[in-house]
Amino acid sequence: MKGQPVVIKIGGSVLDQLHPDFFQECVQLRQKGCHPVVVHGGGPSINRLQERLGMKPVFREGLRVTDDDDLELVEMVLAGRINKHLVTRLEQVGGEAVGVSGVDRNLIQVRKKSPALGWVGEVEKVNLSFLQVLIRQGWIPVVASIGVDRHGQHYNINADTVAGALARELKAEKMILVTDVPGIRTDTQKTDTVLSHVSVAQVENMVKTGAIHGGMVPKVMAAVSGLQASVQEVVILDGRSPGSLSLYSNKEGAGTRIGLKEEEGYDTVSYLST
Ligand SMILES: Nc1ncnc2c1ncn2[C@@H]1O[C@H](COP(=O)(O)OP(=O)(O)O)[C@@H](O)[C@H]1O
Ligand SMILES: CC(=O)N[C@@H](CCC(=O)OP(=O)(O)O)C(=O)O
Repeated sequence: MKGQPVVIKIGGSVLDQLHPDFFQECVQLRQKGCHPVVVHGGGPSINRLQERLGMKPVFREGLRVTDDDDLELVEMVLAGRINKHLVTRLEQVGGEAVGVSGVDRNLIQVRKKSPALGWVGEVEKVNLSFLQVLIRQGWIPVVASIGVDRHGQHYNINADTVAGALARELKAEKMILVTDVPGIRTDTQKTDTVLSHVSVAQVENMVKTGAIHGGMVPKVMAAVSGLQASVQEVVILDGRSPGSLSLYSNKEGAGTRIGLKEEEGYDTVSYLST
């Protein structure tokens, strides 16, 4: 396949606040010879719907405890409303987008992660050839983080985890995690302490000390698992900023880059304007 696949994960936190040029920049990656593969979350929208229906979102270690009723909402929100919204936004700027969930063509095959979490899946296998068919057509796959097991049961999967799994399978060199903060902060109480580069060892340490917590944990875990395979660089960046996607490749200040080796990581704190 000509051109490098680039996995771009759009977090639910930023979906309503994406910069107006974001989708155009996604499509422009195609013109630069890359193949964007979009994965999306939607945690806050699921929370809102649960609350409207009098249900209480429950999380364990950052993952939503998902019973039958929760799964129904998760699928409606992720594979329905949000997936189709993103397809429309890409189509409006000339991207030929195809929305799928991990259930379509058994794209993401899973097993149950743990009984305590209910219908939360752990990725076992990815139907790479299906994804490649879409990419070869020049289409932009937009993937909702729902998986399926061998018995046909559907599961909820963390979207960062799905992005990591697809990046590994596609042998992508780059994975971009788009969220609502400018990158990894050394101190989440302060807004001006964003790391420009960080190594795997450093992020692992920050998770241990609690400097990285909540929704940032699955992101850095997905980054580490991608980097241990083919991925050479993971960038966590702010989807609210102008030019976030087009700037990431060559500009300081466009988010936090996570690199595998110590020598590729720097402990410099850059005081980015936020
Ligand atoms: N060290 C950190 N640096 C930046 N953000 C952090 C850090 N630790 C925790 N966070 C939190 O992680 C959040 C991003 O995760 P999440 O809300 O799940 O986003 P998304 O929906 O984009 O996946 C940030 O808004 C922030 O509150
Ligand atoms: C198992 C699990 O927790 N799944 C997530 C899937 C959506 C997601 O990951 O959304 P964000 O990217 O906005 O966090 C959830 O139910 O919220």
